[in-house]
Amino acid sequence: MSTDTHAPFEKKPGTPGTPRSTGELIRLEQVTKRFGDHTVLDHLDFSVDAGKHVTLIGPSGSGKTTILRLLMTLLKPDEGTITVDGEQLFPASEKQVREIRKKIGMVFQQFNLFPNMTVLRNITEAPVTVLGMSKDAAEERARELLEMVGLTEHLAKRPGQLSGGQQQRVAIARALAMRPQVLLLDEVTSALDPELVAGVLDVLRDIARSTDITMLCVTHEMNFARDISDRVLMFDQGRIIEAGAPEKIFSEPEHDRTREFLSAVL
Ligand SMILES: Nc1ncnc2c1ncn2[C@@H]1O[C@H](COP(=O)(O)OP(=O)(O)OP(=O)(O)O)[C@@H](O)[C@H]1O
Repeated sequence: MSTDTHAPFEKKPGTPGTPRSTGELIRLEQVTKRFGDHTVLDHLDFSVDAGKHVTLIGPSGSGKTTILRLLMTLLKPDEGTITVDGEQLFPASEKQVREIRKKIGMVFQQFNLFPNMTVLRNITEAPVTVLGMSKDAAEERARELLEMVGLTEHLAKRPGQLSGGQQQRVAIARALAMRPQVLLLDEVTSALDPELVAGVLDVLRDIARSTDITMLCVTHEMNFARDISDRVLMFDQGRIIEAGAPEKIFSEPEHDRTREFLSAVL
């Protein structure tokens, strides 16, 4: 075990800390997901390398959130294989799934905080109960994370006493407290009042810039996607129709559907 258990997340490579995986962290091969006779993901292939930030864009209903839900094992694929850090997710024993899930943090559109716990306890709960971290170490890490998301002075409050943007920043800190290798972000600003969106995105930009965490992000915030992404995947009807660096996708899209989508949202 690393001696650096207090670090809230890993800095860019070169900073001492828990060894992180390198190379490919997530791989989907020929993944198909159907709901009834509706094929939502259609023989999908893609991979995400450790430390990279990949953003999924595309029209509503094209299957983006379904991918994140598969990775969280909230859904099972009908066909194909999904591996995280070299471990196959389906089939896997409950114990294997628990171990893989520890590597994955997720932030949802809804914040899903525990309403009766303080902000601090929301962040320390899982590290103590799931990772077996001492309460003191978990609190120290939570305080560092709260500083990072700009909420130090709110640590004793209940979520209901915070704005939606503040609650979402707590949810981000809570996900990072488990020190996941990959952060899944599912339209994390969609439920927020417009004036609260920028604060949350700034926190995520900072995390993307200053840590080595891998990010897989579903967003309708195209400027944010352009800023943080190493690679953008354009989805349509359960398939990736175009993929590339953000400069290419946003400035010189090749596919008509990408052009149509971007002209509607930009
Ligand atoms: N549990 C479910 N049962 C039946 N259909 C579902 C279920 N979950 C998702 N779907 C359908 O699968 C399709 C893809 O949904 P998904 O949420 O992955 O799309 P999305 O690209 O993330 O869309 P959005 O941008 O609107 O969130 C949609 O047509 C949706 O209605």
